[in-house]
Amino acid sequence: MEELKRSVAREALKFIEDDMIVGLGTGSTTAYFIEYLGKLIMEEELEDVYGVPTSYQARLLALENGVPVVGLDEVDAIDIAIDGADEVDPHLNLIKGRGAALAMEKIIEYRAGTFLVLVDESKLVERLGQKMPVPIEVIPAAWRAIAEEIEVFNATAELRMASKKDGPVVTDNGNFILDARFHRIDDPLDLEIELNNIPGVVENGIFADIADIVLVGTKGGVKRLER
Ligand SMILES: O=C[C@H](O)[C@H](O)[C@H](O)COP(=O)(O)O
Repeated sequence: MEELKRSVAREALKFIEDDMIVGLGTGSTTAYFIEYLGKLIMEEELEDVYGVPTSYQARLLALENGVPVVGLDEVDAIDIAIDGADEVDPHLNLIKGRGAALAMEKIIEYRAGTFLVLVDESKLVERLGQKMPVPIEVIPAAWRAIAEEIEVFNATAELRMASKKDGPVVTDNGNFILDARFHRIDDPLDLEIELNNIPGVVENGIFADIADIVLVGTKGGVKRLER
C-alpha cells in the first residue's frame, strides 16, 4: 500500500513546473509528494516553486523538506493543488477529511487552476459513503444540535474523539468534527450544499465537482482518471 502511495506521489511531480504556486494537501499520500517535491527544489531541478499548505501537518512537512511556504492571502492564484482523498466515485466526487483538514483543503483546492488527487485503488467506490463517513467541521458549541439535525438526512453522526488528547479532536481552526454515516448518498453535490446550509457547520468533507484529475496507484501501475 505504501508503495502505491509513493508511486502516485512520484507521478504527481510531472505536473509541477518552475514558478508554480502549489497547494499542499494533507495526509499520508501527500506527505510523500511534499517529500519528493522538497528534494527536487533542494537539488535545484525546480525553481521558484512555493507551497500553500492546507494544514499544520502540510506546513511542517514542507518546512522540514525544504519547500518554501506562503499563505493563501499572499498569493494571487494557485496553479495546482495536490491532495489525497478517502473515497473517489466514478464521477470523481470525493470524500475527504479523515485528517480533519477538510476546510482549508477545500478552500485551497476550489481555487486551484488544477486539482490533482492522489489515491491508491482501495479508495475507489461506486457510491460515496460506501466505506467512509462524511466528516463535518462544526463550531464546538453547536456540535450536539447539528448531530441531531443530521438525523433528518437519514444519517447518524458521531463526535470524533482524539487519541493523543483527552476529549474531542480539535481542528486546525479550533472546531470539532462530526463523522456522519448516511444511509445512501444519491446526489453528492446536493448533500454537500445542504449540509453547509446548517447553521454552525463550517464545512463538510464532500468535494463534489472539484477534482480535475485523479491518479490511482494500482498494482499494475498508475492510472489516470479525468473529468
Ligand atoms: O483531512 C485529511 C485529508 O482529507 C486527507 O487528504 C485524506 O484523508 C487522505 O489521506 P491519506 O492520503 O492519508 O489516505
